[in-house]
Amino acid sequence: MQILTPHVYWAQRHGEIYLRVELSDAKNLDIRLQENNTLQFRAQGHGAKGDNEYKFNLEFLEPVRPEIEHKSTQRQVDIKIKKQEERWWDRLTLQEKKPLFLAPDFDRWLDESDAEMELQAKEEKISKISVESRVRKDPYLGLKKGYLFMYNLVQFLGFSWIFVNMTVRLFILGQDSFYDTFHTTADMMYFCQMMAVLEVINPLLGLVKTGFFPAMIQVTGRNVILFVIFGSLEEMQNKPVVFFVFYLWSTIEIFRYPFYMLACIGTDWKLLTWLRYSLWIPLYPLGVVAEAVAVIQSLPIFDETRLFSLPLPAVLGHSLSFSYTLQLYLVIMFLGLFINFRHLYKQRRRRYRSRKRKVH
Ligand SMILES: CCCCCCCCCCCCC/C=C/C(=O)SCCNC(=O)CCNC(=O)[C@H](O)C(C)(C)COP(=O)(O)OP(=O)(O)OC[C@H]1O[C@@H](n2cnc3c(N)ncnc32)[C@H](O)[C@@H]1OP(=O)(O)O
Repeated sequence: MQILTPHVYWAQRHGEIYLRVELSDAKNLDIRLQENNTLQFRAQGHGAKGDNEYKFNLEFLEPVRPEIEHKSTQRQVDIKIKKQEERWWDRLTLQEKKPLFLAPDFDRWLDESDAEMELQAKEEKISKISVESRVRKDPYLGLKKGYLFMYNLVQFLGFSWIFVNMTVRLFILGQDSFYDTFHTTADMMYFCQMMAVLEVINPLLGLVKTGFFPAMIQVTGRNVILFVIFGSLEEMQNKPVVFFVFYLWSTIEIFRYPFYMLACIGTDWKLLTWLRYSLWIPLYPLGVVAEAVAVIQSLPIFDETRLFSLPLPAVLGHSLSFSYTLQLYLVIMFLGLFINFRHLYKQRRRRYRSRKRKVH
């Protein structure tokens, strides 16, 4: 009996190799992995050259696992081999020149990005099932969602009121509106920012997946500006910087809270999601710069009024001005900006995982 080579078709996924050997009614199959990472195939069957013994060897590009699954049908032999490491191969064999008997299996063929998408879809399906099973177990889920929805709604209404009020006043009064932003909107801002303390408590109670520290930095950072700089210094209250700080805060929040509201009812509006995960890129640095300006403007006022100054023993002088604490705070502010910027960048990437298409 002559020994011949069958036609072999191949395709891959990140973790597996699929081979289809064109051999019908194959018998006496001998498929094994040799020590040099070479698959040895030998069988009798009906191939391109009729009934014969067919064999081939394939030395793989990268290590594969020794367990080989195979199934012989009336039409073909299907072989599945697991890769040692889950990664995309540039080709099947170690030798660069493709053996003549080997060709892509276009029924199974996917390029890397399509295979990634397939993998991701599988992972998403699994995580959805696990979330659903967890969800079913939580008897207070409705209550939690209801509370979060109401919280987000109240914040949305509060910040919308501030935003609309400031915008209308800006259109009617122009730059003059800058000077009394505080007197017209501070009460609502106090209310919203006091409520925002719940954003630090919510992750602690496990109600949302937000990190505790980013929320803490955000809420503390804003409340220092609102209550300590603007709230306690009347001299600051009619400065234009109040306008910029309040406008930047409210611009992001009129998108962030409705995004959360939709998340509570399991809905996603693409444009809103994009705005939630993109607007912070210009707004956050601008917000921190506006806050830094407010802090810097307040330094001479604290020096003059001695408000919150720390009494010192007579030998060390009269008292330590609060402006020193604020100068230290200025440094912490930019550190806080860095931490939250990184956090928001990660959240954005999590949402929009980029997939590079590679050509083979
Ligand atoms: C230790 C303290 C030190 C203090 C030091 C202070 C230093 C201060 C320096 C910094 C100063 C900052 C001052 C602020 C300035 C400004 O705000 S400028 C204007 C622009 N600002 C922004 O863009 C920031 C807006 N804020 C935020 O985005 C958040 O507050 C955040 C905490 C910074 C990040 O949000 P996070 O919740 O982590 O991300 P998300 O992806 O949105 O949410 C994660 C998941 O959780 C769900 N979720 C979160 N909250 C809710 C909610 N209220 N209701 C329902 N669901 C919620 C959300 O849906 C996500 O779920 P999944 O989609 O399923 O993942």
